[in-house]
Amino acid sequence: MVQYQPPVRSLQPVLDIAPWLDGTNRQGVAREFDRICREIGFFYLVGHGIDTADMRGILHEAQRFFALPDEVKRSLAINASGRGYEPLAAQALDPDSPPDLKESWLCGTELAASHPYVMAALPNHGPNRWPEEALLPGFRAACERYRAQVHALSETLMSIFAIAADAAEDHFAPLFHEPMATLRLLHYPPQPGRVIANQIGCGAHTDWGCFTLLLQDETGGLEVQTAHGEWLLAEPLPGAFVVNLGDMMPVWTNGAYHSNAHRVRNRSPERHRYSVPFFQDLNYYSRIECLPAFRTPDGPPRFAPRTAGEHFELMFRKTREAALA
Ligand SMILES: O=C(O)CCC(=O)C(=O)O
Ligand SMILES: [Fe+2]
Repeated sequence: MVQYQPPVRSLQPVLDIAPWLDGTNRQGVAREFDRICREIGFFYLVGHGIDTADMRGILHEAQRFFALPDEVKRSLAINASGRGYEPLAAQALDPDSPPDLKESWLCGTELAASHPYVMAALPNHGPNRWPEEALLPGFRAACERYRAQVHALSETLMSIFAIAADAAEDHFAPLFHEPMATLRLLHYPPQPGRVIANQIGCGAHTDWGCFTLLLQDETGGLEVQTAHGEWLLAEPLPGAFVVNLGDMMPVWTNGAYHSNAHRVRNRSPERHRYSVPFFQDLNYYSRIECLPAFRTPDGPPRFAPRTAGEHFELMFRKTREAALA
């Protein structure tokens, strides 16, 4: 269990990818990306081309969703493929801490029941659990539109990473065929004064995939742990995403890039916090191992190769079982 102590310093790095998107300085963006990721696997992303109205729009959809009556939300309970609604305290992202004070709704690529991955009951593949259109008009369209935008942005980040790793820009594309990418809406109610010792909005954890593109509202409360163990506040920066690297990145880079632990505590006594992470992950069967550019001549890679699916299943089970314990 990580004992909660509020941080004193703030997260700093900002990556501006406008010179990548307009093609004026792709090498420069890749170099800056590499420099930041070797220091900390968390940064603010600006110049990303997604309209602030769309960013505000999806946070508004999150507010609308969580304002639905409890029985409606519970009727959309998370299914075997990991899609749908989870009430407060359904997950313990730090398995040694009390369950998280957040409610959440997850959706991913819509796959038909006849799809081979769904037939094989692979976790995180299958139909989504949308609320009735009449209950929340426009919600589904807004989520699908936003998911497509952040998905495209996550592909840009993979291309930047490929150039930073001395590979071809589309090097990773084959690993992302039918990816396990997931969009999550989150709601953290104001944290009551008295909760179980060390219970916070979202316990300390790392993310399990490649990149997470996180959109947070102005409430604040996200905290990031550096490789040296210090906790930093990742304060909301208007118009920016917070990007963090997931567990696949240290495997690819032999630990040169970090997958930092992070957590959330809504410290406001009256404000509700909403956030919308998009977890970019690979195809279930994609195998990850140390990239040639990051191999050291004097020893084996520090992390065992694994498939994205193996890692996802392990982490999914660990964090949900802990909440039931
Ligand atoms: O709500 C946030 O700011 C972060 C959420 C998060 O870290 C997660 O869902 O993995
Ligand atoms: Fe996370």
